[in-house]
Amino acid sequence: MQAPPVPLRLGTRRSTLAMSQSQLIADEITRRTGRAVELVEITTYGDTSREALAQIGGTGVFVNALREALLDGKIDLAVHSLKDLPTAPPEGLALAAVPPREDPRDALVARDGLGLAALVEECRAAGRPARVGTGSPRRMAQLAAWARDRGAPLELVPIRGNVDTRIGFVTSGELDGVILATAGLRRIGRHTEATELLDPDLLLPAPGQGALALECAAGNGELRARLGELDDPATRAAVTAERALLAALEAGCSAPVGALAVPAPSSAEDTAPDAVSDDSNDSPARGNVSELRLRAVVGTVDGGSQVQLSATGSTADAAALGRSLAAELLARGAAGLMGERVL
Ligand SMILES: NCc1[nH]cc(CCC(=O)O)c1CC(=O)O
Repeated sequence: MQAPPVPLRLGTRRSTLAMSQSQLIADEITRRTGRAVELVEITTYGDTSREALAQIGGTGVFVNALREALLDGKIDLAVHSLKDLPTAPPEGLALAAVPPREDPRDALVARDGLGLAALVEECRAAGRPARVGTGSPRRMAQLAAWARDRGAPLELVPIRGNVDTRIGFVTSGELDGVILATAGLRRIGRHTEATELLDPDLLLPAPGQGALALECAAGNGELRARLGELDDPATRAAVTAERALLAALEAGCSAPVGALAVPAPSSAEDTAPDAVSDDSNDSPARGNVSELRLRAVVGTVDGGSQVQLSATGSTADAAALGRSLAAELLARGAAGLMGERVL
């Protein structure tokens, strides 16, 4: 089909991260289709509010303005961080593509090149707790649980702000370290500043972390088809499982819920839900394309209690896998743990 000569309008937030990931996708669309793409800046409530994100309350504070611009026809497509997207499908819009996922892990950016364990031990020797910044209830819950388990002195300091601001707390010496998504660091070219990429056994990422979502008007069939070329079925299946779990827990993007789906190890024999085991084959390259292993955790922000489970299921019905693991978590008291979050 002949492409119209006008450039596609890609709506984006103004932050460095949003601009970087929008430009990456714009370049990819142009490379594949020859179609020019122009970035259109849209300001969102999440960009202007100085409130803690969790206090704004709703999910999707970053995405609503972009969605309105799509529905109003002011832009043709939007690129979102998938982990910021509410799980409810929006009226009139389509999730046209989920491109290949970046590294889903969280990263520690700490002073003096230190990893988490070394940082905590060094501070302990100095007779004080390590001060690590994160405003995410999910990260707080799991890091606090990790610290409790090993009797490690760790003080979690609630912070927010863009990547520059957050890394700035470490550079200034105000904090010993901060936690950020590795994917975000990579997309703005600052991944070399990470001092440890945290193993999902220690810190399960947010559902959808590291993945992008390309959204356009549901009625724009031609654009949907073109954008669909950027879709990665393996990533889409993984994030479908993670988000189905989040939806079934009735939790939002600021809830203390971690989840990660990866292709199941090829040797896996059992397909039934099981308790969490300590094998950690997270390499998609070695995985079985027909099965997914989904791990999830729900915990209190103080790290006092958490439920962590995993299950393996068919990639073809990733949503069912997410829903069944959510049911298992709820049966083990997950709802009560989420309700206890103190913000
Ligand atoms: N909560 C904000 C947000 N949304 C997406 C990313 C990073 C990129 C991604 O996960 O795809 C970040 C920053 C962070 O958590 O450090």
